[in-house]
Amino acid sequence: MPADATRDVVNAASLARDRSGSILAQVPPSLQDAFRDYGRWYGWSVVDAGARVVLVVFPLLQLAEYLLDPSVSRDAWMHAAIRAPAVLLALTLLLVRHRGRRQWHTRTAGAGLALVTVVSAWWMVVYHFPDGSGHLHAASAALTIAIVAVSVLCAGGRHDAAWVYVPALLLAMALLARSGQPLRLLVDATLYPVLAVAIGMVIARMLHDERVRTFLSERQLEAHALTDALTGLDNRRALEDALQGEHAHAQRHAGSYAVAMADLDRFKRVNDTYGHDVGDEVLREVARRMRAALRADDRLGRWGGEEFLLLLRGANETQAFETAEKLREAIAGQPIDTSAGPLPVTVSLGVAVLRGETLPGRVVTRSDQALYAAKAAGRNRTHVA
Ligand SMILES: Nc1nc2c(ncn2[C@@H]2O[C@H](COP(=O)(O)OP(=O)(O)OP(=O)(O)O)[C@@H](O)[C@H]2O)c(=O)[nH]1
Repeated sequence: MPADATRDVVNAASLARDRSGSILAQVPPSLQDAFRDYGRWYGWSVVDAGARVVLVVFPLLQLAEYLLDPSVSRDAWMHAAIRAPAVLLALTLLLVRHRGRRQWHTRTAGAGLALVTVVSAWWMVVYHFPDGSGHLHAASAALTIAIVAVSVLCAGGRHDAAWVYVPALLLAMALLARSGQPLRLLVDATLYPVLAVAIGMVIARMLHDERVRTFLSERQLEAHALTDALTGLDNRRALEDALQGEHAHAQRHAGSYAVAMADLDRFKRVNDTYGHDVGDEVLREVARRMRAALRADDRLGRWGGEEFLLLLRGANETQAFETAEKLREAIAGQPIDTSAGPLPVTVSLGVAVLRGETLPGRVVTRSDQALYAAKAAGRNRTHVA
């Protein structure tokens, strides 16, 4: 995860706790692409659940009707015809998903499933309205509509739901009104499906909030696992991952990269004289100054203790040396303000550029050797391996 996205995750979570006591249902801009991907995956799993419900409920209703009245009447055929499109679409969606064809658009899948389900549910109500049993079918349709409402809302949101449910409702009401039955029966037949959509919307809203919360807390755990708690920079694990990535990239593209290892000079004295807390203040300020001196895409992290590692994509020796010197000057140029007063602090740096090594660890070892040469030569300087 890029450093600014990491900060956004941590900030979003703490901000949310400050304001509402729970994680804010809002995703920071730097994470919105990742959230959209996550949403597509999540939407698919809800559409999958909706499809399973249709696949179980509709055939079961058909079977129950047959068991109650085994004479295969015109109604039975009509019911089968009304339910078939939803069952076929649900089956197709499940097959597509289980064959791993994820390229199906989640919103289209959700809206398509909701549309065929809601049309068949209303069709059943309209079909039976004249014989006075429309309200019974409306009640059984309501359950399916509620569950599929959840899937369309999770996959596409309120906008898609309005396009699926409102025209179907208006058309069904117009057809029911034309039948000339009393208003009481009209209300009876439409009440449950309308309530079902309302319930579906509430459940979908809860699932949406839950999705944001889960996404943010997963990113937060990831961010914590890769961030140094004291300085807020990348930790060693994040740096090792970045080094592996950079090394692979350089090998694929016949490119290069440079590593600079920076180590505070005589830092033990700061700890011994002023205490560990003042030492920590120094480390934090050193990290802040170094980060501020670098470009956004330069990678800087805490390698361990009082050692920092800088990773520069595509840099040659001269460029890496100049950047390392910029860091050294940013520290040595001005004493660091601490609770024990201003302390002069310096760093030594060792620079190494990729020289055909097969492992990134070897480049780091050479930068370490250059660092020890800089220390041996008197500290507060940069050496190139
Ligand atoms: N305050 C603080 N000190 C740390 C931390 N991690 C490592 N140190 C200290 O860093 C110091 C490193 O000391 P040394 O390795 O002897 O090196 P140095 O005193 O900086 O001397 P040279 O590297 O030779 O210039 C030790 O005192 C460690 O305790 C930390 O997180 N906080």
